[in-house]
Amino acid sequence: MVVIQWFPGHMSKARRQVQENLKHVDIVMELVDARLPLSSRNPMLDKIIGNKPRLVIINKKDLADDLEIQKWVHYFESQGILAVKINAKEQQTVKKLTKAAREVLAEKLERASERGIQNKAIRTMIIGIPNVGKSTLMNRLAGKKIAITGNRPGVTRGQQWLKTNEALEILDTPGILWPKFEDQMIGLKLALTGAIKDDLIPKDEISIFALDFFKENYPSELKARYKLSDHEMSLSAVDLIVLLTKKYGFRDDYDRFYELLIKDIRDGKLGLYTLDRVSDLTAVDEVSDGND
Ligand SMILES: Nc1nc2c(ncn2[C@@H]2O[C@H](COP(=O)(O)OP(=O)(O)OP(=O)(O)O)[C@@H](O)[C@H]2O)c(=O)[nH]1
Repeated sequence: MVVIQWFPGHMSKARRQVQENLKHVDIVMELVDARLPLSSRNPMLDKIIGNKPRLVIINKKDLADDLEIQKWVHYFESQGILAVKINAKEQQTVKKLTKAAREVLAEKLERASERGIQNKAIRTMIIGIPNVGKSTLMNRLAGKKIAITGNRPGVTRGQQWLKTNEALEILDTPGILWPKFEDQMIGLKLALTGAIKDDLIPKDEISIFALDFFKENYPSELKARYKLSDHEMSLSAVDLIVLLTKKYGFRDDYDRFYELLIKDIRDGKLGLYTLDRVSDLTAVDEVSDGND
């Protein structure tokens, strides 16, 4: 496994910007990937947002295993966090998120109306790791295409509010926090879904992980896609790679098979899947904090 760098300088800048913006919002929308509801979170977020109301949005549900996502919704619920699953490209997302944000803020909104304060629009900001769908969601919520720059280094400008057609306003600058992948398993999962750059983790390691994972969790999809016999299914991941590279006529060009396998999985050719499993939580548990 290669050593992956964690950029503390960028991270603390991102953190400062998120904290600054936090003052202006009623609720934070934390966007995670439905294939990685835990690994696509930044563990520092808890500390950054403190007790600010939060909604977890499990995005890309159309690519993930619904049964597993449901377990994650319950998991978040057990942590006192409301989580909703969405496909950021869908129209009904606007209604769904407005309703969920209202639910999280119900008590606060009730108190305001008791005091005769008119229900103002709920102000929110979207936070998530790169590629999790922040821009797609913001475009959907705003109902139009907008240029979103995020908190990348060097980008500073005044905030603007994007109005949805519902009672929700979104800060036009999403918070981008990097995933934390010092943990090998998290790195492999992020790499397999394409959440991190392709050259960060060797493709052979990603492929071995992927074959082992699908053999254990989605064997029939793997068997069907590569037309494997029962005997072939019992081979080790490395032996399967050798076999399939030959089967595809790639001779001993294993890289070609790695690319094919990874692309197949990203394109959903092995079906809908979720790499983080609630059942593994005792081992993973809450990813430890302490990075700054
Ligand atoms: N299938 C599917 N694809 C999605 C969904 N949401 C976003 N995407 C795709 O995911 C990719 C990344 O989406 P973006 O909206 O650019 O993600 P981002 O978080 O803004 O990414 P950065 O700008 O890198 O921070 C794009 O190819 C989107 O089309 C979804 O719900 N389902």
